[in-house]
Amino acid sequence: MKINGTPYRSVWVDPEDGWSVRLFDQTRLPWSVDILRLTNWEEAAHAIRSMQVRGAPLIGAVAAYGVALAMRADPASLDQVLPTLNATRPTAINLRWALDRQRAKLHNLPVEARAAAAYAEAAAIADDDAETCRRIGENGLPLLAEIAERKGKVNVLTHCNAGWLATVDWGTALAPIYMAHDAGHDVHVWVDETRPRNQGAALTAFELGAHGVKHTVVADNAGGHLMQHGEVDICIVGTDRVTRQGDVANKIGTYLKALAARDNGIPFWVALPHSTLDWRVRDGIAEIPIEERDGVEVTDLTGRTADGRIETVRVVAEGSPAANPAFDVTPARLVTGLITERGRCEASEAGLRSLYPDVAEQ
Ligand SMILES: CSC[C@H]1O[C@H](OP(=O)(O)O)[C@H](O)[C@@H]1O
Repeated sequence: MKINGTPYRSVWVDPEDGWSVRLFDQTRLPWSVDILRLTNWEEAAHAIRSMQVRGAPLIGAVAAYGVALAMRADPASLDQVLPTLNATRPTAINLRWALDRQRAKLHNLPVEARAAAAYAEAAAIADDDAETCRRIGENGLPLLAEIAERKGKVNVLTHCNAGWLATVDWGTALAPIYMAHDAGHDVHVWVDETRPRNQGAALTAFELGAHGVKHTVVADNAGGHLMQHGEVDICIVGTDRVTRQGDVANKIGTYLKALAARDNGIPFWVALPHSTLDWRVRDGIAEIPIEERDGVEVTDLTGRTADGRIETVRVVAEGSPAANPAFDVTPARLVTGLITERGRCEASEAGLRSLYPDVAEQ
């Protein structure tokens, strides 16, 4: 996608040296477009853990490049690096998926062949993700086009950031929105700010603004009211893990939006690539590990002052503790359907098997 007219992916190998890894520091967006240069796998692990890079497919791709950096430095370190990278964040299954691909590619290779193979596999993962997300856009587009053609415009509500900054390119939930906009449909997006990290207010709004898509940032708690008053035609969100029965782990607050959508008869769609499917898990609420992040992300808020300084302030009474579960699980019964690179299906094992017969048997 483009920033100031220049096309970018969200992660890439530096063309100057052919081995260091470049990516946007998403903790600095939207106030500053800072491009980081990773030179070792520990920096990749830190980038994921600190959420300099975030988004399920993107953290998988960055972890894959982290393995490549590790193999360049010490090709005998594979068994040490894989579990450490996998432990950087527990909920998004894409991390395990990408690291499993690197393990399968590398573990039987002679150590002298591992670096080149790891870079090639990381590039393949990145290319796969970009193309997969483009197809998700194509498969989600008809949902928006039908409403826009019937009503003259379409109002979409989305939660968190599932745009190109959460993937290698295009995004998942935002891909159909970009395609509908580019096709000339009158699209407007309600952007949940998405406390406490404000991925919506900071990242989704930044992306949509850069692409010229009409949008309005709203408090997380406004969504139900908008739905009650006919302001939302459809909800589309991303996900960090979908179970074999169609339960959906996503950013905290997603479940509440799904409840409000169901209560108001509004379609609630979830967009995902194959790398976000976890066939080993059936009951998402019981089995998906939910990341508990530091409470300081709730008590403190970072923003830009009137004179342009980036400052962090405390917004919670001194001495009050804060809890910070980073994800929740929306049961399949509240999901209208899944938008994937292979088409759309109901959020159920039968629906997923219809699109992924190969994955189901693994
Ligand atoms: C396209 S998946 C994006 C998914 O990941 C986000 O979580 P985080 O920002 O903490 O990495 C959020 O759950 C998004 O829906």
